[in-house]
Amino acid sequence: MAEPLLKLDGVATSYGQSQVLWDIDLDVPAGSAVALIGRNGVGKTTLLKTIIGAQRLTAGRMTFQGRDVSALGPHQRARAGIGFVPQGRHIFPHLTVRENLETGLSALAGRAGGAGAIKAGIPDHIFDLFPKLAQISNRKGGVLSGGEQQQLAIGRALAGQSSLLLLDEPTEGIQPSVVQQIEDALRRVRAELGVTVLIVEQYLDFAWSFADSYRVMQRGRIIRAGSTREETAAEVAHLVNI
Ligand SMILES: Nc1ncnc2c1ncn2[C@@H]1O[C@H](COP(=O)(O)OP(=O)(O)OP(=O)(O)O)[C@@H](O)[C@H]1O
Repeated sequence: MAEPLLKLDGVATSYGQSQVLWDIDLDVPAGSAVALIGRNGVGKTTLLKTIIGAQRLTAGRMTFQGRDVSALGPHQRARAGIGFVPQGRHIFPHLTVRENLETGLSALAGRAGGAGAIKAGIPDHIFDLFPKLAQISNRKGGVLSGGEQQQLAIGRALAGQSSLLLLDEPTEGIQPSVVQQIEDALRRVRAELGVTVLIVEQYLDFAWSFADSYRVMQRGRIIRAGSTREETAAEVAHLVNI
């Protein structure tokens, strides 16, 4: 079998003395979409932070594209192609939409062909995916709606030419009509850009509609994994709902 794009073996992490993740094994195959689900506080966000390098591994090993990246910091992992859309989106409020997107280009610095790509600016496919961003490119990030900010945060992560996109609760606080637009855009990100997606999502209908497989977290561990095509969300919901 082909090596997964992302692979975690026995990964743990702590906040100071307080251990939050234990013995995480996770394979994310290239081209797949994996949903990470679980109740509040079980460690989903911490797992994403560990993957992007914002949290140090205290045990285990992480490989990305077959290379051991366990010891690399966040900038190096971003440069390797790991893009992150944080919970709450973290748009720069005083920068315009265009300037926010340009900050995503920094992940290209130091990559082969990176200087040319930075000079070329924001790739057209980002505006093809999110036409709204082109219309509001001079507007300040702070005045955008939740849905516009989410599109901007995804566009910014894609500007760094990520091959893996991590999203932390992209549907949170977004109206249903916009959730559908985001799902459509993420489908195109997979199909047209070949980007692999790992998504933390509380909204199970969205997770099931979008992802191929799921992992359930409980108290800092992955306790169950399966296919969203072979099981229904209802069969798993008791592990996730409070
Ligand atoms: N910066 C931090 N310092 C110390 N403890 C933290 C920190 N961030 C999170 N925690 C703790 O780590 C545990 C896991 O939190 P985490 O945010 O990863 O969970 P989550 O599953 O993403 O929850 P939610 O759905 O509420 O975002 C919780 O007990 C939380 O209180």
